[in-house]
Amino acid sequence: MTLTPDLNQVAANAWPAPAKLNLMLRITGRRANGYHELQTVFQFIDRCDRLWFDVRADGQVRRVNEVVGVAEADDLTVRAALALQRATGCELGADIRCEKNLPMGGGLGGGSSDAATTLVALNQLWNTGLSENELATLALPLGADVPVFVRGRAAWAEGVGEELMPVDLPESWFLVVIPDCHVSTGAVFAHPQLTRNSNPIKLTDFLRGDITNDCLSVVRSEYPPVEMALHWLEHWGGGRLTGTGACVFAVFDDRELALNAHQQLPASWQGFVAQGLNYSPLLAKRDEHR
Ligand SMILES: C[C@](O)(CO)[C@H](O)COP(=O)(O)OP(=O)(O)OC[C@H]1O[C@@H](n2ccc(N)nc2=O)[C@H](O)[C@@H]1O
Ligand SMILES: Nc1ncnc2c1ncn2[C@@H]1O[C@H](COP(=O)(O)OP(=O)(O)OP(=O)(O)O)[C@@H](O)[C@H]1O
Repeated sequence: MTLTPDLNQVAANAWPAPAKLNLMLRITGRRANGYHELQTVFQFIDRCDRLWFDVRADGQVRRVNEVVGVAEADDLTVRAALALQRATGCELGADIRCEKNLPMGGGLGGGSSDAATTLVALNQLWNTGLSENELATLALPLGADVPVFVRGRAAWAEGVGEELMPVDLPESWFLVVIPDCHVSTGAVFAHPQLTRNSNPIKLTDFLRGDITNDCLSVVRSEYPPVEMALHWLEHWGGGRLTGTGACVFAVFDDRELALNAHQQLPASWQGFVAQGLNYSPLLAKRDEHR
């Protein structure tokens, strides 16, 4: 499709907020504050929300479009912008527009990614000059997944997801299936039957094929649409859960195979094909502004 010049301009001004997949997830303990110690592997995919920022001189931070189910004051983009203002004393504000392409409560980290893109974009547009480490520190209280999106590198993660070691993984193709339900991350972590005492593994164990997700058994028993999607993905080598779900995915060596599987998805189901990325597209956008 050829874009008109105006639409090209809109696209060029957009800041990407990619989704992530958790390629495995082990829960190895629980902290005194109730948060769980994890081991996980994050990889980005080329499916993104898009955000636009207009700097305001009056210091106000506003979300200028409707996001169904998310009040403006609760929106992670607004909360991220306010956190950056507070941390830096910046007197500028912003109008934020967010095009949501990623399902909410899907385990794809859309809200977290929107928050990270806001931190990185406004740090450039407001000239607040925070380092990547400072932005990652600001990111964690917004959500356990926000730091990896700020750093923009596929990673082996420990702690609650903030101890990140960059990794280079095959940039495979994925069919992501979006079951017709929302999974609450808090509810899964609070579930009495959740496995919380897995023994820690090493990156090499994951690379040799240990791809367990400890949330899987709770989520598949509590959410029948997730169980149905996993059952269907058995035709395609088996499905995995990302984060606490609800999305599940299968891995393919090339795009054609993934597209072929997508075509056979039952008509009433939703899903998409995407490629794994070791570098978030947010990094390239940030570097255009340096
Ligand atoms: C499951 C993952 O998506 C894996 O990447 C993340 O660990 C969850 O990250 P997130 O969606 O940013 O989650 P947060 O908004 O920080 O946490 C939501 C709720 O899940 C629980 N929670 C979350 C992360 C964690 N390591 N332990 C927890 O127990 C807490 O009750 C928390 O109140
Ligand atoms: N900009 C935003 N986009 C999406 N959700 C937002 C946003 N701001 C706040 N939220 C809230 O965050 C919740 C989680 O959204 P998100 O899309 O990150 O879930 P998720 O994909 O399950 O994430 P994770 O894998 O990190 O648990 C939503 O249900 C919503 O209430």
